[in-house]
Amino acid sequence: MIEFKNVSLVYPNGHQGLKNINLKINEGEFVVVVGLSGAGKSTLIRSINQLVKPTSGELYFDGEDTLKFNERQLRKMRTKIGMIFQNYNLVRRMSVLRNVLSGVLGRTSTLRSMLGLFRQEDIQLAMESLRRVGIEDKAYSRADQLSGGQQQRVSIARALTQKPKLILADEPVASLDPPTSHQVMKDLKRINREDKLTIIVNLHFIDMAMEYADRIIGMRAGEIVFDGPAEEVTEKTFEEIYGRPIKEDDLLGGADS
Ligand SMILES: Nc1ncnc2c1ncn2[C@@H]1O[C@H](COP(=O)(O)OP(=O)(O)OP(=O)(O)O)[C@@H](O)[C@H]1O
Repeated sequence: MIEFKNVSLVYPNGHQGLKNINLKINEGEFVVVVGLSGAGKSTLIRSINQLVKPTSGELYFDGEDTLKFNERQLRKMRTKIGMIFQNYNLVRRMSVLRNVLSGVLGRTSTLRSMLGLFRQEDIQLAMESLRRVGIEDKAYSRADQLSGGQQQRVSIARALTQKPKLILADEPVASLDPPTSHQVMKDLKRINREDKLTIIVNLHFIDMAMEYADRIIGMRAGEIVFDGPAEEVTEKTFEEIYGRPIKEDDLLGGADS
């Protein structure tokens, strides 16, 4: 469903964020991207929905080269891609339900959304999405009254309400404590399994990557230096990806299984 062909990205200051990436991601995969800070994980993920735009190569989403898209085509593509950020990106003063309903904006007219007139079926879908991440009882709370883990679940519910073909999660657990991080990763994994939804997650803890990934992509200095099934990954693989021995800080800990 996604294919990078010789994709490079040079930032305006001349820094090369991606170097000649060749990568295929198939429908239904749960892929974890790992690498040291600055390795290019966010750049890789964000180039898929063009929050950052590659400067050369071809990048296919469902068979179309998205680097040739105009604004309208880009907007349409983004409605099919749910995005989860480290800092949740919720509208803090709005209710949880209203935040989740912003996931349907791609399918709702501007007037309806300005007036807050959502269709009954969309409200049901939003409530169902909240139920799937275990926080339907929070629907009418203000977003900023929730804990970090609950806010991240709201952002997962918002992504689900988009009815996406793909979810990109950029360091979704970096602000959470170990038990909550495991819960959020379990939610993502369950959704991947139940909906056969393709999910790509950036993580910097190697134990989390090994526990949840089907496939691990290792990045260093803008290049893919490892790509393989999680079962094949050992400490040595990580040492090669990181270019140094593994340290305790590279592990989140708190594995509950
Ligand atoms: N807008 C930008 N302009 C210039 N350089 C940038 C820009 N955004 C990122 N970079 C640089 O590109 C490199 C890759 O950044 P990226 O955020 O993709 O790394 P990362 O692996 O996700 O690391 P982290 O976990 O720290 O976010 C880094 O050296 C970063 O400083």
